[in-house]
Amino acid sequence: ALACANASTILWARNESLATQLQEQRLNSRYLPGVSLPDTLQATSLLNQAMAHVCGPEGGLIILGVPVAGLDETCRQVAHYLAHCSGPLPSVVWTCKGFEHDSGRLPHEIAQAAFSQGPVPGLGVLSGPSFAREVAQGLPVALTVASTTAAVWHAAVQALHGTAARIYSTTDVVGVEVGGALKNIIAIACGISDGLGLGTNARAALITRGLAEMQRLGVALGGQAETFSGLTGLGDLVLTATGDLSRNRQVGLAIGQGQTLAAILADGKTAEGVRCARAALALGQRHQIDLPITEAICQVLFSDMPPRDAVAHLLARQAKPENEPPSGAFN
Ligand SMILES: NC(=O)c1ccc[n+]([C@@H]2O[C@H](COP(=O)([O-])OP(=O)(O)OC[C@H]3O[C@@H](n4cnc5c(N)ncnc54)[C@H](O)[C@@H]3O)[C@@H](O)[C@H]2O)c1
Ligand SMILES: O=P(O)(O)OC[C@H](O)CO
Repeated sequence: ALACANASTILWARNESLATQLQEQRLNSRYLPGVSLPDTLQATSLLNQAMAHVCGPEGGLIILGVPVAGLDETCRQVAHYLAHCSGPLPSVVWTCKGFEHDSGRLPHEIAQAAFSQGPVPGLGVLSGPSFAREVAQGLPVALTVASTTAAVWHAAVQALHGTAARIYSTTDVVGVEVGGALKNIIAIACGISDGLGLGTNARAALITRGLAEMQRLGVALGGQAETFSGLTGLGDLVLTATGDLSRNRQVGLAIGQGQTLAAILADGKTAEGVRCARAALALGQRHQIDLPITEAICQVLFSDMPPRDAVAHLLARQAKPENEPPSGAFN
């Protein structure tokens, strides 16, 4: 999308043969089959070459499009080259959505730690409802960049805003990141529900109560309540829970149709909701936040609970007011 908008763009792929295919054939057969890439896009497997592109006198924007599991390592590699930048430091944003599976860290906590030893660039997260395939096709998309550094908003808006993309900004990094992490888990739940044939009422209930779950956890972790009704909360939740391009929804659909998790994940596709559901539940327990849908998903994914038992368990929970009581976080 950047290269189509005539921004000078270089894509770093760690896999050399993929970088060669991108550069020479203008194709990405593994990740975006059928999409023809613009001639203006450069590609390389050499990070020093990509970093030279954004370390010149004009600075630039680095978008880290790796899963949460690769963010720490990727930030540390980038940090190494930033130390040799001759121009202004480029801004760094990431697209990943999830919690680190063992520590429960949010992406901004991973990035801050990884960049703490050298020059610290402006950091932020780019999130919102955005299937990569549709973005690559040039279809309209609205995203939010969250950062406490205004230079990061400006860099993201300058590079991405206009033509097909509309870019909003916020300082609520935690709210944006928790929305991105939780929507993947709820999308698995909606996929399971649809795979079981439980109907559109059930799906709407899961989306709505999933949003309540997301907001409870997000506010407890320091996010702002209103962020969860925005693009990176409700917007991305609706997309991922209902759009069949979602890999998280696809995992749920396959489980609902009787496949095992091991068989579903054998294709190697990234489904961040699977990777971070246990970390989300642990965070909820640590902050005394009730996450019943996340808990049900963990039972189905990791404890062999039959999906229909999980549904029965959710329905049998004690009746309660729909909205949070003002004082109690735990209900
Ligand atoms: N694909 C989408 O539609 C989309 C849209 C918005 C946000 N996201 C989020 O962005 C993140 C990346 O998603 P994706 O679909 O591009 O993932 P992906 O699994 O397709 O991987 C993207 C790239 O990261 C590389 N990578 C994977 N693990 C790595 C590691 N440990 N170190 C370095 N590189 C690594 C892969 O080789 C690949 O080139 C995820 O958290 C996802 O939730 C994805
Ligand atoms: O394919 P998914 O489920 O990882 O979703 C992709 C994006 O996060 C949608 O905004």
